[in-house]
Amino acid sequence: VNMGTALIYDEEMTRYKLLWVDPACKIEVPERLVVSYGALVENGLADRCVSIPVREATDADILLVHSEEYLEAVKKTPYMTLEELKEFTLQYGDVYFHPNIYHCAKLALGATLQLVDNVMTGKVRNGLALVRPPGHHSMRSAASGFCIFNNVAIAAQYVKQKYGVKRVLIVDWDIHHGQGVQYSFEDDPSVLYFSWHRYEHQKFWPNLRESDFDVVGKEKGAGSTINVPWNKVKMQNSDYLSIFFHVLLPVAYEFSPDLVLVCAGFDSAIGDPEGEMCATPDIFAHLTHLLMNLAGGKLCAVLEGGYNLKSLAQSVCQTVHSLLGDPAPRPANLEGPCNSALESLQCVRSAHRKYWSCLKHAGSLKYTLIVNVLSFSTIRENFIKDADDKDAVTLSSLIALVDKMEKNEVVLTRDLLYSNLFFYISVLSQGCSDASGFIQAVLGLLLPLGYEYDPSLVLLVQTPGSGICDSVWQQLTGLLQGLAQGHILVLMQRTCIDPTCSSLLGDAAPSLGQLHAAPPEDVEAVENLRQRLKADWKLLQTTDEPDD
Ligand SMILES: NCCCNCCCCCC(O)(O)C(F)(F)F
Ligand SMILES: [Zn+2]
Repeated sequence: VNMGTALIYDEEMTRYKLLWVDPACKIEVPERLVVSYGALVENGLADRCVSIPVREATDADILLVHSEEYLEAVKKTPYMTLEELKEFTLQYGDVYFHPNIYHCAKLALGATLQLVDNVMTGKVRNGLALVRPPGHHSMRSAASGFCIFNNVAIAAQYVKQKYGVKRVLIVDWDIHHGQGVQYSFEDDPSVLYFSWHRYEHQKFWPNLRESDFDVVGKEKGAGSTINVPWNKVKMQNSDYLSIFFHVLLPVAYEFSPDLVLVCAGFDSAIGDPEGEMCATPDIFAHLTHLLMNLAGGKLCAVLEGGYNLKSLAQSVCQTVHSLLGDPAPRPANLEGPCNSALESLQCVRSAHRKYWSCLKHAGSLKYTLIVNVLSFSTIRENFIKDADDKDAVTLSSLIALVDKMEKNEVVLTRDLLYSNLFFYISVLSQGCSDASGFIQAVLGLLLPLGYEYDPSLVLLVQTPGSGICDSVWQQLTGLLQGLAQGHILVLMQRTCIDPTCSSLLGDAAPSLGQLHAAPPEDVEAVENLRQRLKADWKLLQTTDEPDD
């Protein structure tokens, strides 16, 4: 059942701004919140959300991450003169203070904690906190990069303490590295921190060596920090999706979090002066959708950066559309990842290979994934019978058709062809013993293919004896709804009605639990398939090597 999407916003957080000249900080303006919230109202999205009031964070909340001396120092800022504020600011980097910023920082943190409380207690399924000041750069005893208190890092500590949450996934899609979050959890295996960020071989702010792909966490936390550096600008949608399919999602499914927190910065969108990337706002609908089947759908997005007011507002709307369960727009004309992205992808996968079994191999296999991509030309050459075939497409004819497809005696009627190009995958399985193999094959092979093929219809057939258990089936049905604007037709030859219907109705699939490694000998089939197909399907690439 879908308990709805929370939206947490208070205009008090617009009431602070830069009071002196500082080129580094002038982009962080109150209008960022005004246009974001305004766009949600204009698009009728705010009304569809559950409005939750903010609260002021308490000292105890703040001290979950920050030191007493830092909190005491910040507490003095409301009473400072302009000169004293300037002086106080000098000790930190790329941040500014204002008489009202401490109040707003408590509201931003309070809004974040209200969101996680409502999600953890089941009042809502997911939600977005529209806040400023942002949080992911602030450290235990220092403000940094427009951030005062680390909203998301505190939220992770807060849910562990208050709800006994075992595993928290933090996805930081802001274009800057949230070093404050990384420092908070580098030795903590219960919090998996994933961040991509503009890096340009350490030439981009915050210019840290520890933002690179080989920094993976310390001691028990080794493997629980994933840094994806972008060493070039102009990254596109396919670069972002490649990282999701071949790094974040496989690891996230293996980690199996109880809660997903998103450092939702939108400076990674096209037009942003900081990011200088080329990914379009609708990509955030897909990024959000792809995370929504984790943790039983418990996802809390918290605004971080985003400085181009137009793409910020559009990206916020795309994110909320997905949180509400609206189908994502079709991922138009995806090409493969660029070489620089492939290099980063390969470096991150090899740096983490020893920590995550899904990266040891493409994902184990109890399932033979036969991918027949029947493009129009192939069908025309091989399968179309005499031209006067005019019968309308009916469900029964579709079922009959699938039967024939199963037996490879494909007969496709002309009008069926004209309505949809077919992307036909038959997933045969030898039992549901390990969901991990299936999910890894779905994430590393099926989804990249599907996104690149960009079908107008997804036909999902459960063949008899497929043995795919309900929760895995629901994950598959949920994930595939990111394609074809959610136009998915499920043909079931086995009673799997309830889980399928709940997934088609937009419910999040139940968590699969932590995925263990599967026997490596099963992996060749997926690898061979990927090798064979990646020449034509660029999103399958994970390295620029001929055989990765
Ligand atoms: N050309 C101006 C240089 C600005 N250098 C500092 C950038 C800070 C980025 C902050 C952020 O976007 O990561 C946050 F999410 F925290 F708001
Ligand atoms: Zn940022």
